Amino acid sequence: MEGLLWINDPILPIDSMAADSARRRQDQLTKPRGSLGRLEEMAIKLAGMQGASAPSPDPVHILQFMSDHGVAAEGVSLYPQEVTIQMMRNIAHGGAAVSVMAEAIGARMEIIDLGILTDPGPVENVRSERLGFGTGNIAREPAMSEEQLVAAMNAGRSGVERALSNGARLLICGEMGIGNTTPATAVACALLDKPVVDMVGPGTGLNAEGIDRKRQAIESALALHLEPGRSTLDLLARLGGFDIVATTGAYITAAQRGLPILVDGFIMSAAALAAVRLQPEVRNWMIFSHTSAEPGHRLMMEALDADPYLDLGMRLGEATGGEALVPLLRLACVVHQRMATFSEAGVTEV
Ligand SMILES: O=C(O)c1ccc[n+]([C@@H]2O[C@H](COP(=O)([O-])O)[C@@H](O)[C@H]2O)c1
Ligand SMILES: Cc1cc2nc[nH]c2cc1C
Repeated sequence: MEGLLWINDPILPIDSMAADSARRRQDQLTKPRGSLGRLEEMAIKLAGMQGASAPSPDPVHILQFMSDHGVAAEGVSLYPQEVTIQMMRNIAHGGAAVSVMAEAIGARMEIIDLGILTDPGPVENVRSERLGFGTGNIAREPAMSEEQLVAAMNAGRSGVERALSNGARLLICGEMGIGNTTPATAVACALLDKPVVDMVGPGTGLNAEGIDRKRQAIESALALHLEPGRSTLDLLARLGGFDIVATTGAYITAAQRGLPILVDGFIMSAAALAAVRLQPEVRNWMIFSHTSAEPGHRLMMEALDADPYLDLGMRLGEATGGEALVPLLRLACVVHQRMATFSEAGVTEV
């Protein structure tokens, strides 16, 4: 697709020498081998991705994508669509979970309006890259045009480029947009060839009746848009959202530029599936923060061969799962760097 030729540019390899040397160092530190469990793995993974003997998640950069989803008209969310713009202001003013956590962990966050329902005009701390007034209702029409798809992918790409120019060493993409668990579920079902009943869930808190309505909307979307031979990009344009598509572009770009990716919850994992489908080696650049309480997330993780670090019953989105893992990544890296080795400390090694 013209304007997206960069998707096929090579993905950087992981520095396996740096990862091997980090693994050897872990085995020389004053602890029974493997006893720090997956904290060891975190440091080794980051060392391989960063090609560094002193890996670090810092600076952490969050791209927070805001958008609306036409399929909300099918009654697929517990909350009304106006919550998206209200939460955008809340995030920008520092009152949302993502904002409080970003401040607490010292992460830089860029909030990007990709096309919420109403144009809010200039909002302090929000970058406007509006691609429309929400997407089309996927149960009845494609989510977006080819032009919008290209622009959304490129918005993700340029977000990563800005992150890199600010010195980012870890990327977290987040989202907020009422209704977006529906396109995320639709994209996952299409890419994984899973029945909707296995993937659909309550999102913001639907009851059984609401989940059934959501299942029907997704089944209508799949019946309308799923045809043999459709490309991943075509499926994204038909079933996705501006947030999911921008994140797909961001993930591929990060892997091309060597920037480690911390994948957040359900919606961001749908983007991860799409990015890995388009460029399988992007998977090497991904760390998975947590298992979302949205039930279908486990199927997505299985398909990505991912074993997320946290399982806290989180289902907020907004990059908050990624943020929650950052302190542990920091601890893992500090331990890796500062612990004494057996020989340094004069401790008997076996
Ligand atoms: O990322 C997740 O794991 C997650 C799971 C359920 C809901 N959400 C958030 O809730 C909103 C979507 O839920 P819904 O029910 O409106 O589709 C959206 O703003 C997401 O950030 C996020
Ligand atoms: C209040 C609220 C905040 C959110 N943040 C992400 N999704 C959300 C959905 C709602 C309803």
